[in-house]
Amino acid sequence: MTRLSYLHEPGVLDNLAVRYAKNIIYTYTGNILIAINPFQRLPNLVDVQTMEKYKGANLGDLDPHVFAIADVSYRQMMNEGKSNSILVSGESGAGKTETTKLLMRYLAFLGGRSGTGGRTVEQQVLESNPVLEAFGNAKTVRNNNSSRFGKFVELQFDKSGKISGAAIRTYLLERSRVCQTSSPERNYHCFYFLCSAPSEDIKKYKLGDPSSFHYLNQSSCIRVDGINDAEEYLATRNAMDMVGITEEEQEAIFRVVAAVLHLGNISFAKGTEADSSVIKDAKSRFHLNTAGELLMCDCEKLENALIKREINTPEGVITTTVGPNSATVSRDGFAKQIYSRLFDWLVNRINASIGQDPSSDKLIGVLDIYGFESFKTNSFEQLCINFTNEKLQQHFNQNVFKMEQEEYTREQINWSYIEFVDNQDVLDLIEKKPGGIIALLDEACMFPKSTHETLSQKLYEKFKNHKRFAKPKLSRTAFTIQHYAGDVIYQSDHFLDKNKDYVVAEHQELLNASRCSFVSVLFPPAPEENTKSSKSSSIATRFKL
Ligand SMILES: Nc1ncnc2c1ncn2[C@@H]1O[C@H](COP(=O)(O)OP(=O)(O)OP(=O)(O)O)[C@@H](O)[C@H]1O
Repeated sequence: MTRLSYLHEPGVLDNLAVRYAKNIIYTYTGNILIAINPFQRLPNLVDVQTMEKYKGANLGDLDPHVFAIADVSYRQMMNEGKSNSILVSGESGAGKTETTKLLMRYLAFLGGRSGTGGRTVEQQVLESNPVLEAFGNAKTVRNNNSSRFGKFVELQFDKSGKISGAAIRTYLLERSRVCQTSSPERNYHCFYFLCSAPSEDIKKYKLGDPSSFHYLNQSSCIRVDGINDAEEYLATRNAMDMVGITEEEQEAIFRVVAAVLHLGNISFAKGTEADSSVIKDAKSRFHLNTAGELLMCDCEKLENALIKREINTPEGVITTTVGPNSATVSRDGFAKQIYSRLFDWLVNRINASIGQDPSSDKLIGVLDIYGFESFKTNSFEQLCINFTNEKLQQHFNQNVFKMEQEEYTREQINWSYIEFVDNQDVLDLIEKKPGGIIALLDEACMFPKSTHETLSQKLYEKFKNHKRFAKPKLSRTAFTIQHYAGDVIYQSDHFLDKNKDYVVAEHQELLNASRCSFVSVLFPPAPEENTKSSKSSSIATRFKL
C-alpha cells in the first residue's frame, strides 16, 4: 500500500478491491496486515506448503500473508527474547476469529511438538474453539457465527521455542442475549444444539422444539442455513472430550443449559396482595419444577427466590414479595448469572486441562477483539467495546506515530510532522477515577434509588463543558461521546442493570445448596462481607482491568 503513488482513500480502496477480485485477500500497509474476508475457503492460501514457504522468510519478501505476521513475531521472540502480541481487529463478520485460527495454526506449526504422546497443548487450544463457539457464539445480523465475547489467547514457549503451555482469557460475554433475542438473530448456539440432541437427551432434559421456549422464540429465526444443530451437538460433545471435559461434567453442563431454557418459560401473575406474584399456571409450574430438578435444588426455594426478596434491616431480615414484573426481571437476572458462570467455568476448565507453563518467559498473545461499534441503538456493551478500541487506538498512536516520528528525529530524516489526534481526553472521560463515566456508573449502581435518568442527569452536569461529551437535544437519558472513529450516541436505559455483577443473595444461596456439585461450584459461598464486596465488582470496572 505504501508504494501507491497517490495515497488517499479512493486509491487505497481501489487497490484493495482490485487485489480482492483476484482472490488476493492480504495486503500490507507498513507492517500492518489488512485481511479481507474471502467468504470462501481458499485452501491453497493456508495449506502446509504455504506454511513451509513463510517459515523464516523476511516480512515483505513474499506476498502479504497472515502467516508472515505470525512468523515475524515468533522469530522476534526467539532471536530477541521479546514476547509479542498480535492484535486482530475489525467489525463484526470481518473475519477476526477465522484469522485468529490461522495465526494459531501457524504458531502451532512452528512451535508444535510432533510425536509426543497424548494431546499437545496446541491441539487442545485449537480443539477448544468449537466448545467456546457453541457457548459464546450466536447468529447475528452480520455473522451466522458471531463471537459474542472478546478473546486473548496466550501461547507460552519453552527455551527451544516449543509450545509449553497456553491460557485463554475471555472478555465481556454478551449476557443480555441469554434472555433477549430478536429477529433475525439467535440466542447462543448451544441452546439449539441441545434441542436437536438425540432423543434420550431430549427426554432426560424435558426439552422440545426450540420454538417452545421463550428465550428462543422471541426471534423467528430458529434454524440457520449451513448450521446443522444435531450434528453440532455431537461435535460439541466430541470437542469437550478432546479438551478433557469428563462425561459427568458434560451431563451437568447440558443440564444447566436446559435449566436456563425452562427458567425462561416461568411466567408470573399478580398475587392477591399488592406487589406480590404467583406462578402463572400449570405450564409455568411444570417449567419451575423442571428447572429445579435439573439444577438439583429445592423447587419451593426456587419459587421463593423468584417471587420474594429478603431485605436486611437493623431489626433483622424482612421478607417481602415482588410483583410479576420484578419477578420476571429476577428470573432473567438469575438465568443470565447461571449462563455466564457456566461460560466462565468452561474457560477455566479448558485452561486447566491445557495447562500453563509458569517457567516460560516467551509468550505470543493473540487478541481477537470486537472493533469499534456504532449502531442505531448503542448500549453499555458498545461503550465497553468502544472504550477498548480507544485504548487500542492510543497504543497505535504511541507506536506508529509517536515512536516512528521520534526515530525520524533521532536519525535526522527530513519529513513533515504528521498530526494525529491524541485521545487521552476520551480515555479520561470514560475511565478516570474518580469522576469518569465508569466511576459514576459504579457509584449509581451502589444506590438502590438510582435510575438511568438520575445517572444521565449526573453525567450531563459533570461533563457539560467536556469537549468530547454532549447531550443530544431531544433526549433526557442519552449521551454522545466523540470517539476517535466518530460520534456515538449511547442510550443509558439498561446501563445500571448491565453493569451490576452481583448475584442476588437468595439465588446464590439456593444454587450453592444444590445437590449437584457442579452447580454448587458455580455459585461458591459469598465472602463474609457479601453484599459490600460483591456489589463493588461491576462489569465495567472488571473490564477496565
Ligand atoms: N479467511 C477466511 N477464509 C474463509 N472464510 C472466512 C475467512 N474469514 C472469514 N470467513 C467467513 O466469514 C465468517 C465470519 O468470520 P468471523 O467469524 O471470523 O468474523 P469475526 O470478525 O470474528 O466476527 P464477529 O466479531 O461477529 O465474531 C466465517 O464464519 C467464515 O464463513
